[in-house]
Amino acid sequence: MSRMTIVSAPGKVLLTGGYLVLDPTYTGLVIATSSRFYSVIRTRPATSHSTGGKITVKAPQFNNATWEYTVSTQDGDDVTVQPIDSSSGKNKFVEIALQKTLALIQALKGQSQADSLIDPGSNLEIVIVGDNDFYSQRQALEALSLPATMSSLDRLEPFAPQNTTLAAVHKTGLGSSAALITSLVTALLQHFGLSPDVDLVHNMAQYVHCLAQGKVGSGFDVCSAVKGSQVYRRFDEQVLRTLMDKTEVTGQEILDTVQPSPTWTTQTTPIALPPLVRLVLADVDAGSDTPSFVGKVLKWRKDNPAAAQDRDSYRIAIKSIMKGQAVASESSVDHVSQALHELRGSLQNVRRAMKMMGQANDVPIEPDEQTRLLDACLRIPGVIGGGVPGAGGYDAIYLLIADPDDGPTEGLDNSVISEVEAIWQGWKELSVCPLSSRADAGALKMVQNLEEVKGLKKAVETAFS
Ligand SMILES: Nc1ncnc2c1ncn2[C@@H]1O[C@H](COP(=O)(O)OP(=O)(O)O)[C@@H](O)[C@H]1O
Ligand SMILES: C[C@@](O)(CCOP(=O)(O)OP(=O)(O)O)CC(=O)O
Repeated sequence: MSRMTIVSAPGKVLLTGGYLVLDPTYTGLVIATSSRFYSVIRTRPATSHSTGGKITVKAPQFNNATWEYTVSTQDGDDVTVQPIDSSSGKNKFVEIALQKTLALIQALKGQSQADSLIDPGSNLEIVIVGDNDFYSQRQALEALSLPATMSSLDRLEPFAPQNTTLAAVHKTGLGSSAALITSLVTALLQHFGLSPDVDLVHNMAQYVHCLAQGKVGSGFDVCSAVKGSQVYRRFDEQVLRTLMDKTEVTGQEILDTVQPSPTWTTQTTPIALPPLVRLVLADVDAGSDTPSFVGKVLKWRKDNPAAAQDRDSYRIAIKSIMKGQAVASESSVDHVSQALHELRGSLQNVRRAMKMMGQANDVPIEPDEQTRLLDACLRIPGVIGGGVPGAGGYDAIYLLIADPDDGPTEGLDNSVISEVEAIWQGWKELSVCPLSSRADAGALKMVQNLEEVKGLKKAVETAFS
C-alpha cells in the first residue's frame, strides 16, 4: 500500500470588513465554512512505462484538468519543477505551490537530503477536489429537474463532475484558490515528513497564494483556511515584498521569510457564531461575472481622505448606534435579545455603508437587485441579519438566521429556513440558488483515511486509476 497524505482546508465567507480589511488598521470578520478542499498525495513506484521523478496533479471534477511536472535536484542546487506541456494548459496556482513548497522542504530538510526529495524510481500523484459548494450547482439541479433547495443539494453526488473546465466554471466565492493552496502546501510538507509550526504553514500559504495571484491581497481567505473562523487583521505587505519582487528565489530565502517572526504582524482572534445562529448562503446569478471592484474602491479611498467623507451618512450611522444604546439601557429585554438586536443593527449599518461605497464608486457592491432580495429576507421573523459577503457584487448573499433546532429531533427543521427558501425559489429578478455550506469551527486538518469523508474515496480512486 503506497503512502498517502490527505489534508483539507475550509472555504470562507467575509461577513464584515470588505475592502477595509486590506488596511491593517481595520479587521475583517471571516467565517470558515463546512465546505472544504482536499489535497491527496501518494508516492508510487515508477512503472515500466513511466520514468520516475514526475508529479501528476489531477482535478477530477473538471474537464481537461491533469497537469504533469518533472522534478529535478542537481547537486547543491535548488529543486526545480518544470511543467510538461499538455492540452490542459498551465495551472499557475498548482505550479507555484509545487515549486515553492518543494524548495522550502529542501531548505527545511537540509542539503544532506536534498537529492532524495523525489526518488528517481518513483512518482508523486496528487488529486485535488473541492466540495460542490465551491462551484454553482444551479445547472446540475436543473439537469436533474430538482428544485433549488438545500435538500436537493444533498442529493447531488459529492465532488460532482462540473462538466466544464476550471477556467469556465461558475465559482460561488467561497475562496477555492486559498483553500486549494493551503491544503496543497500543507499536504506536501506532511508528505515529506515535516510537521511545521502552524504559523510557518500560514506564512508559506500566504506567500504562495500572493505569488499565484500576482498581488498581495489582504490574506483573510488563506488565514481562515489555516486557522478557521476569526477576526482577522492583515500582515504588513512589506514582509513579502522582497520575495515577490525577485525573479529567482532560493529555498533558504523562502524559509527566512516564512519563518514565524515579529515581522509577520497577522492577528487572529478566533470566533464562532452565537449559539443557535446559523449562517446560510445563496449563490446569486445575474448572468454575468462580477469584475473586481478593489482597484476602483482603493483609488476612491485614496482620493477621498477621511476628513472629506460624507458627513450625513456618518451622522446616520452614529445616530443608529446611539438608538441601539438607548434601547439597551432602557429596555428590560434580556441581554441575549439585546445582543441580537445590536447584531442586526450593526449588520444593517455595514450593509448601508457597503451600498454607499458602491454608489460613490459607481460599482454595484450591493446591487439594487440584491438590496431588494436581502430586504425581503430580512422581513422574515427569525432572520437576524445578512448582506453581500466579501467584495460584494452579483455573486452571493449571506443570512444569519435563528436556528433553535439545529438537529432534526423536534421536527422544526426549520421554519425560518423554509420561509427563506420559499422566497429564494420564487425570486424572479435574480436566480438564487442555496448553498449547503454552514459555518464551521474547523481549520486546516489532516484526514487519516479517505473513508472519513463522504464520497472522497470514490473521487480520488477514480482519478488515481
Ligand atoms: N479543483 C481545483 N484543482 C486545481 N486547481 C484549482 C481548483 N480550483 C481552483 N484552482 C486554481 O485556483 C484558480 C482560481 O483562483 P481564483 O480565480 O482566485 O478563484 P477564487 O476566487 O475561488 O479563489 C484556478 O485558476 C486554478 O488555478
Ligand atoms: C475586497 C476584499 O477586501 C475582500 C474580497 O473578498 P471576497 O470574499 O469577495 O474574495 P474573493 O475570494 O477574492 O472573491 C479584498 C481582500 O480582502 O483581499
